[in-house]
Amino acid sequence: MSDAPPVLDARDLTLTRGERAVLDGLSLRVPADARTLVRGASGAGKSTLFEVLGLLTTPDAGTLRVRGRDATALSERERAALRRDHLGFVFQSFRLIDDLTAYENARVPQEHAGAIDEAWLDTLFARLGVADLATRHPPALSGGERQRVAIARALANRPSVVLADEPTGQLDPETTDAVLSTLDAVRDDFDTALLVVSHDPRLVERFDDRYVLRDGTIEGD
Ligand SMILES: Nc1ncnc2c1ncn2[C@@H]1O[C@H](COP(=O)(O)OP(=O)(O)OP(=O)(O)O)[C@@H](O)[C@H]1O
Repeated sequence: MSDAPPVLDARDLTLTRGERAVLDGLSLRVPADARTLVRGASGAGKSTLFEVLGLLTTPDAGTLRVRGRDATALSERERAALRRDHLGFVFQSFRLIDDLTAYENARVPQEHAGAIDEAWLDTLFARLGVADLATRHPPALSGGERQRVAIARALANRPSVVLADEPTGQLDPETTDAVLSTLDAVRDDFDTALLVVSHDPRLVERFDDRYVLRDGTIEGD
């Protein structure tokens, strides 16, 4: 265990969508060295939780600290800066830009931050096994290759935590294994915590900290 403050510390989050309390007093702590899995049935609110923890959606109530800083007390501009500096995202369907090469996709967060570091991108592409694919566009990549490019993009600004939404949802068992090994490397080699939300039961044994999302709250698995 490290002494650093948790990368994410959510307390009593609530969020209502339509008539339903999708988050209903949910609390979750993700330590700096964590590999955390949140499972839940379809419709349980996993994507909603991903968006809230990623500072992409504001909860109705509750507090969320990122590296000790209360994100709920910030302006939208300050929240965007906190997101850019500390959070990396792997979205459910990757959300790569087809008109850009793999490398250009991964460089986008650095451009937003105004801090290009091509040596770091080269390191990521080599470590993730996609260096040879850097000049290809996403439509010319397999699902697993796109996933790795998405992971490189998530790591581009050396975040404190990578958030991944259903990272294996569309992958066959072999590619799933390769992607999970890559995600293991995220934590072990890049000093970045990892939080995955997924319904995929194949993931369970790979994670140290496991939770189940049900009825708007979370409990240990
Ligand atoms: N804009 C919205 N208006 C009303 N209800 C919504 C809205 N967005 C989501 N919901 C509802 O909130 C609940 C949680 O949705 P969410 O997408 O977070 O679930 P999930 O666990 O990620 O599901 P899945 O595994 O099927 O992707 C669902 O019941 C969904 O119908």
